[in-house]
Amino acid sequence: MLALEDLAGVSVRSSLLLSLSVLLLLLHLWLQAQRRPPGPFPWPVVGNAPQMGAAPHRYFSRLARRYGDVFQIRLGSRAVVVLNGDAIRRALVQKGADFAGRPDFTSFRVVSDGRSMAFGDYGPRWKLHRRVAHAAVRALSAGDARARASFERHVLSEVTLLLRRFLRRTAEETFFQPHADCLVSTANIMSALCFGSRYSHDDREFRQVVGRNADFTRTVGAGSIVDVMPWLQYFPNPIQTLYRQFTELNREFSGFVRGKVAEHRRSAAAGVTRDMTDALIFALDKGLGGAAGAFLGGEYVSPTISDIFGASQDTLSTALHWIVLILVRYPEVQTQLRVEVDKVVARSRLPTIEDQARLPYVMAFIYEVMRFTSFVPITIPHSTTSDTSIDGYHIPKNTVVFINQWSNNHNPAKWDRPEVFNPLRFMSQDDVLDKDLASNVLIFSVGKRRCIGEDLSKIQLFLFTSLLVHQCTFTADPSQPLRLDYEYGLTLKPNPYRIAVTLRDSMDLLKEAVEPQPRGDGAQS
Ligand code: HEM
Repeated sequence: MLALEDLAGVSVRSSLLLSLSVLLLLLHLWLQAQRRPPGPFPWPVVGNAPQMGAAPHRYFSRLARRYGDVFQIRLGSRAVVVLNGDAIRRALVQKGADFAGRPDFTSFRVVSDGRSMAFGDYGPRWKLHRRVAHAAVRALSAGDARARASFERHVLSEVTLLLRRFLRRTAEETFFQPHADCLVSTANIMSALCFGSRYSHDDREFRQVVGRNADFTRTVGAGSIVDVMPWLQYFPNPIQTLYRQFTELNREFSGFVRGKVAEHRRSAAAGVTRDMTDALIFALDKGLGGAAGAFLGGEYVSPTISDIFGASQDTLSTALHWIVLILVRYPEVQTQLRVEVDKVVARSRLPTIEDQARLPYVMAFIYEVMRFTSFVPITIPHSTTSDTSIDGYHIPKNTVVFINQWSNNHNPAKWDRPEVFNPLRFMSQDDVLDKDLASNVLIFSVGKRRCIGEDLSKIQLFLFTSLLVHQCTFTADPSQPLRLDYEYGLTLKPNPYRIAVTLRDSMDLLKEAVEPQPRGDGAQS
């Protein structure tokens, strides 16, 4: 039997043990909450910026192999969490709202004087803004059969002009660089959808406005130095010059768009929606309310159309530029595309949107171009909207988050020999497009910030590819080795290359389909 004092001793020991266990549990929970993602040693002042080099997405993928899919670096004064591989979907889909913010970067506030939806922070007004922008894009492109038919006509007109230009340049120069023509061509399609007008390829103002988009994406891409070392703006240095150019090109672009919106307000007729600008004027000029007191008025028309026009140009022209490069770099793939298109589309007609389901290899080619090049390697930077966690790591509110799409598209655990260009990886044995595998390609992002132009882009790239291989043949300049290297920014742009273009039959089908009548300089309705 236990003596009284023994009993007292046991109970003191038990309470001590219990208190200790509670303390340890609390300590464990606290440590868990403080558990930050691992990462490389940051240098004073600059952090890890110098290590990123010319291809940050590749540097991040190397770090992911060492530290795992979630790691942290320091860029100047900011801690940046980088998400790779499958952690991207776990964060952006499963904890969508927590990771849907945008950082308070200086450059982001410059875009549309802080009224941009694409660069604006998450919240009730952003949700309303995104809904309005998405509705306008859908209504004027892929929303219903009428919108699709009108969109298809715009693409057809531009492919015709582009091909004419390619043929003329081949006749004059034998081999030429297609970059500027791809840019004007894709910008013209979006200009037709946004403003109801197209431009001659020689129009200087238009070439200047769309040409400077590349400078824009250089500054807002992940790893832009001015945003993480804001003090660089205050004394003369190359970053300050870049930042001044950035503000200047934003002013120029906003001026161009505001001019278009003003013209539309003057000529708008009630009940007639000519283009996306009209759709936005009708939706916003009378004021639009949303949840939690959110409100958008007419002053948001120009920023919204700027988001749509701006986000589409650089991405779609870069996609087309890569497609042409890959057609000449892999001539056997170009032949295979032609074989499939010829089997389905007779020489007496042109490919249409309806042919898409019967041209799985064309779609497999487009998915492989997107996967292989991953030409938007890292999305627009995100930030956390509240204290949150991912894979057991604590991430405080307002942390900058980079989404490395490239790491997903080049993950050897997911893709067989990811560094090899092979559209057949998306084809099942019975020659059908493997849609499940295609949905693993990450280029339009996922979750709340997923691109609103995805459907439009896929249709446009399908039409460009099938029309071009149906109508002409691309060859590379044999005097210059074809490389697949690029310049880094929000989009990866192929370095210059030269091609020749020859017609397979005649331009008759295209001419009959559109009969475009380009004027000299200036907009054409
Ligand atoms: C191949 C073409 C395109 C690609 C690869 C692409 C890719 C992307 C990516 C990666 C983002 C950032 C998502 C994020 O931050 O997580 C984005 C955002 C956006 N894209 Fe696209 N895009 C393309 C074409 C377009 C087009 C044609 C439009 C307009 C019709 C468009 C409009 C936008 C807008 C407005 C945003 C901002 C969305 C937001 O912040 O909520 N994009 N896009």
